[in-house]
Amino acid sequence: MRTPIIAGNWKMNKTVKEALELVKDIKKQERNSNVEAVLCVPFTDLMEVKKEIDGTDIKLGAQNMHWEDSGAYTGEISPLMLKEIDIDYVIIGHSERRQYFNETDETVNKKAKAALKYGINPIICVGETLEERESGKEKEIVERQVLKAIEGIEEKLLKNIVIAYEPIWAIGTGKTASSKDANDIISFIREIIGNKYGKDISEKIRIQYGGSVKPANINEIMNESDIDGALVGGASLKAKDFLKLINF
Ligand SMILES: O=C(CO)COP(=O)(O)O
Repeated sequence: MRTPIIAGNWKMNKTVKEALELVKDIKKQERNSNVEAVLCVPFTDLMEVKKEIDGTDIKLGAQNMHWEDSGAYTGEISPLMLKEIDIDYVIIGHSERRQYFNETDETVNKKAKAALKYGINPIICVGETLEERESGKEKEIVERQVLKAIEGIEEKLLKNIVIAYEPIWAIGTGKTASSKDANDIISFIREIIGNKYGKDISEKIRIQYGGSVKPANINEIMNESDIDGALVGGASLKAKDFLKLINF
């Protein structure tokens, strides 16, 4: 049985003060303890949010990192720095980073390996553009992204990764992939990992759906056979909505 994982990707939102208000609101309410709840917050919020969630079962994540431990990489944050804050997850290869910050399959792979080396679980994002979907290439694209991202990772570590299937055309647009379509791609991802690394591994890896997930569609999404959770943008910025997602 895979534990469902609902992760909020706050993106570039919430000052420290705003972050603490949101986390306090989330903490106040009852949460389904069978669901792993993760907050992926801006770097500047990590330390304070970490203190605020201390003693709860809420997990903490970053939204990006470099793959080197240290060096002349102005403006970057290393896995070593994140490890010291004791975060649990890091989002790698989000489509916004691929689109605006030249993230490639190769850098995604380096970052995923670096995260695992430090015991930080990578949430690896994959997904096709609208154009790719309309030309029927979504499986080809997603297969390439997934296999490249995990290439060369020690097999015993593969179970620690989470994959987020986020069709780009469904992000922040209000358009959701139908839960059947999302499940179809997610089962396909599990199948290609199974073919390459064995069923034992593919059955352990959790695969989320992301793209306009909200309280109104979470149940339908989570009812699908292969979808293990959600990576949520907009709806994770309000305590009330995020709690409804965790308590689906
Ligand atoms: O990009 C996303 C999560 O990483 C999805 O964002 P929205 O939930 O706002 O569509």
